[in-house]
Amino acid sequence: MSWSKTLYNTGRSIAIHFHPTALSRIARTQINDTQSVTITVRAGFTSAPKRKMADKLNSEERNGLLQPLIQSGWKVQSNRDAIEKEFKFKDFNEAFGFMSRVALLAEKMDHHPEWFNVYNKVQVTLSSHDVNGLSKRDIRMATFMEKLIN
Ligand SMILES: C[C@H](O)[C@H](O)[C@H]1CNC2=NC(N)=NC(=O)C2=N1
Repeated sequence: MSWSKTLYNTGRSIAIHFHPTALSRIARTQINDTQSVTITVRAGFTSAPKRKMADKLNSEERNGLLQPLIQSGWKVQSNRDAIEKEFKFKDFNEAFGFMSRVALLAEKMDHHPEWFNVYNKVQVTLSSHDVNGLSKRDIRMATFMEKLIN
């Protein structure tokens, strides 16, 4: 029986309890006064999902995924596993509009660019600090920036 079936078929109150240690979530469905069902879902709520070293681009991904960005003017830094590009806009308003849109994605991804803005220019460096190098998150963010300006 799926969750939603359980919820809709009973038409009774449903309580979801979070265990204090947040190790498990217990949903208790009161079907009637004499019958109850307890479902335990183990979903590892103890901490935010950990990003692994495996997240770092391997050489295959590096060749494939970086290629289109290099074509668009991104450069791999010589002293660091990071990519950079300078964006130039008509004026500050355009530059800041771009930064605002990127900022919304950055918050959603919990992945933030290093950047520097003067008037109509935005210098961007992308790298994943937790893996000390480039990850797919940087590819996604750079690709999003390209979509915004194109
Ligand atoms: C605590 C928080 O999840 C981390 O500090 C996030 C925030 N933004 C981030 N941004 C980038 N570029 N790399 C990270 O490793 C990173 N980690």
